[in-house]
Amino acid sequence: MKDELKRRVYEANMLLPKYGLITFTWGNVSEREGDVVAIKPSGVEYDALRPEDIVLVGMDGSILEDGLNPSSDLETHLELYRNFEGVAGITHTHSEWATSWAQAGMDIPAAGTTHADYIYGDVPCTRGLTPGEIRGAYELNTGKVIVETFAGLDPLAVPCVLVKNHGPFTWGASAAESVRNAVVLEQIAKMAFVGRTLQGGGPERMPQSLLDKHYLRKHGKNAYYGQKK
Ligand SMILES: O=C(CO)[C@@H](O)[C@H](O)COP(=O)(O)O
Repeated sequence: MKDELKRRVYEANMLLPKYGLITFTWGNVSEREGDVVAIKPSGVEYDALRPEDIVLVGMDGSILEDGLNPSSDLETHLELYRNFEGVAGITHTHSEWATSWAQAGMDIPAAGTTHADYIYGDVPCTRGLTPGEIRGAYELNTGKVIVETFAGLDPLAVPCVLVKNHGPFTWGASAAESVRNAVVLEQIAKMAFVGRTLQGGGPERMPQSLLDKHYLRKHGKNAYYGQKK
């Protein structure tokens, strides 16, 4: 079980450089299986990463095996696993376009069908962390601010967030799906920026009917439209 989980998480992490989502050791991917979370080790270059380097931790953050240290973002991943039912994979990157919107503290408007095929509504940006939250358990507080941002939103319908002054986190039913959502987020972040430039301030949001049609067609009639269950 653990070797298969480690291999899945290793392969998902290796998709980040493949899709150009990271530079150096930035970013990390994890996957939850029951009460065990497998996550990228901290500070390891992707071209040096091996499946056996993936770190196994409990949901309380305890390290389950001797080896490397888990990603410094572990507590953010764990807080999302604790609060977002149905999420079993999480990706964090510093991908250029999504991180630029996060640094600007701006939501990415749902402006086109590419967005609507994967994300039901705007991509929210969190508030900035307070000085106390920054001085304290920064990574845990980052997770708490993300959960706070999703009050009234269904994280299964909006599988991504921008953390202000930091960068994107995406999630899904597996590590691989969370990476796919990170690729989508980076693409729509770029297209939304270009659209805003072309429109001189836009992009305008797409019609709700078109957002419904595209999201519903891809996710089925039982899709929850951005509202908590
Ligand atoms: O967001 C950050 C640092 O700002 C981290 O995600 C690093 O980019 C990667 O840290 P490790 O996973 O290697 O600890």
